[in-house]
Amino acid sequence: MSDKLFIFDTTLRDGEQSPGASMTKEEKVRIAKALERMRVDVIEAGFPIASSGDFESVQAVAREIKDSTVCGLARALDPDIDRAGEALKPAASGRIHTFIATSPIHMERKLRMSPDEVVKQAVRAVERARRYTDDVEFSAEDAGRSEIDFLCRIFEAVIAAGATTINIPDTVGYNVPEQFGAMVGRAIEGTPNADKAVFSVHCHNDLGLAVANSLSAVLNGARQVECTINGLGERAGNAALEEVVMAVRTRQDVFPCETGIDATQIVPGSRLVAGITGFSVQPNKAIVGANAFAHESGIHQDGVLKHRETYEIMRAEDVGWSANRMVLGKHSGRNAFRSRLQDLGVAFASEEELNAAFQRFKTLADKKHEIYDEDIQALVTETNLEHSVNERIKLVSLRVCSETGETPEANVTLWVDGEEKRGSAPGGGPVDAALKAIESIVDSQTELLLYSVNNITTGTDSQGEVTVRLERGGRIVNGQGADTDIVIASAKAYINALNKVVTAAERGHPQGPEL
Ligand SMILES: CC(=O)SCCNC(=O)CCNC(=O)[C@H](O)C(C)(C)COP(=O)(O)OP(=O)(O)OC[C@H]1O[C@@H](n2cnc3c(N)ncnc32)[C@H](O)[C@@H]1OP(=O)(O)O
Ligand SMILES: CC(C)C(=O)C(=O)O
Ligand SMILES: [Mg+2]
Repeated sequence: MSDKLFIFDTTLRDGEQSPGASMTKEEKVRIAKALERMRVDVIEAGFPIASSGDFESVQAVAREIKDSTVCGLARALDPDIDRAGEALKPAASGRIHTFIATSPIHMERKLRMSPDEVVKQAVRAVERARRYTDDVEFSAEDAGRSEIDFLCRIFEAVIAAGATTINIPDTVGYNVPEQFGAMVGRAIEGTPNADKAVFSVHCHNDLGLAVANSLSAVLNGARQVECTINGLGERAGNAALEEVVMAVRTRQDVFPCETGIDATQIVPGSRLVAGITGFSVQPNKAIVGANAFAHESGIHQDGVLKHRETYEIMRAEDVGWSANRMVLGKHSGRNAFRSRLQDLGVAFASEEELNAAFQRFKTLADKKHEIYDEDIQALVTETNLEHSVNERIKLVSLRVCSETGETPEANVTLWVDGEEKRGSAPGGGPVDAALKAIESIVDSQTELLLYSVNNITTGTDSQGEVTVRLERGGRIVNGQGADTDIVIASAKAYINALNKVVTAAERGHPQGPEL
């Protein structure tokens, strides 16, 4: 019988360490629920000592998630561990993940501790974590540049102290597959009582080798892989969950283990994470990129039509793309729409949310001949966003005049706290004019850090999906909007971000902040 390969998702912790990818508590809970539907074994929800927001997010995820283990990260320090233990109290199944660096460079230059002190502190941390839970993971940070004998020594000590998972991170993405796999194999062989723990890996993608290194480790005995949706994470990111899962599943002739992942939830999960973080997925990204199952060239199309496996090693439907070619358009009804959402693995919290999405679908169908899966996912994201933020500002109408040789001019009407307000402004281009017209009304005092437009599908009637990132008082929020008119999509994204800024500020001022 094949072994179980545990999937430990760290999108909400290491993924959030991507500059600009910070998420609100509500967004983290939504992603955690998607991960639970995907049947991820462990969800690392955050680093509770990092901030009260992170503590509350881990606590909220711990409260909501029943079928996956919820994990909190802690340095090998008593206050970190106590904070993680506290945040995880509501969890049906909670894990404390404690770590300390073991490479010479980190011990000498960063921690300024001797190897003996590091072992002592690691043991103390694991023992303390065991006061809160039987499920304790220990990570040797920068294991990829650590000495193997020292790793075996510290692993033996923390297993004796009660660690049940031993993680070997390639923290700086320095390793190459053959060498990393051999290292993991040697660590397992050289650690007394290694059979009392699950060995895990956590690979970074600095050389583009995170997935390859993780898979090589699996071939050498690792039975947990730490990864993130879309490969999000510190610097160049972590191993991509979707790639690890599908490699193991597709090459069962190579891997002696199986994951428990429901792969049909992968594409919806990927879309959700991309929408919330504003980190869009490149079209040629394996598994979840828009082109991952698309065939453009004639010889390939001919082959696929004759026999799909000539050019496809996986089925699009197996990872959550809709294989159903039933066209959705303006004549489609609620049942077809609901059924397509089910195929796409999209769940709504209420009938009201479904109806809101259906209304958006009908409006879009009036403008666009054919509605693709990506369009539906975009409008679902928009519906969810509307329900998750307090909408004090709403777009009523937008008119932009743009003519060769003339300065574009925008006129906008907004509802602000139930009152209709109008504004106008010139701009460097139509989008600039539209955003300035909005600002002429709200004067938000925010700074625009990022503006990006993504074509959701092909064709000139495609929807543009816009992400904007705003900063006010050190708080950074992302806003998204989609429309067949990219100026309107931009205004929607900007207003979505402004509502988040307001919602965030309201937490500090219950009467509502000035706009
Ligand atoms: C590889 C990784 O991904 S590790 C996780 C990285 N993630 C993060 O750092 C995000 C959250 N971090 C934070 O919010 C902050 O860094 C905090 C709250 C954890 C700590 O903040 P501060 O107390 O201000 O410390 P600061 O970040 O400046 O420095 C880190 C300190 O922790 C020490 N440290 C680092 N790792 C560990 C560890 N695993 N165990 C014990 N101490 C550690 C460092 O040596 C340094 O100690 P020093 O202040 O005595 O020099
Ligand atoms: C905290 C650890 C596991 C980490 O993120 C790393 O080493 O990259
Ligand atoms: Mg990491």
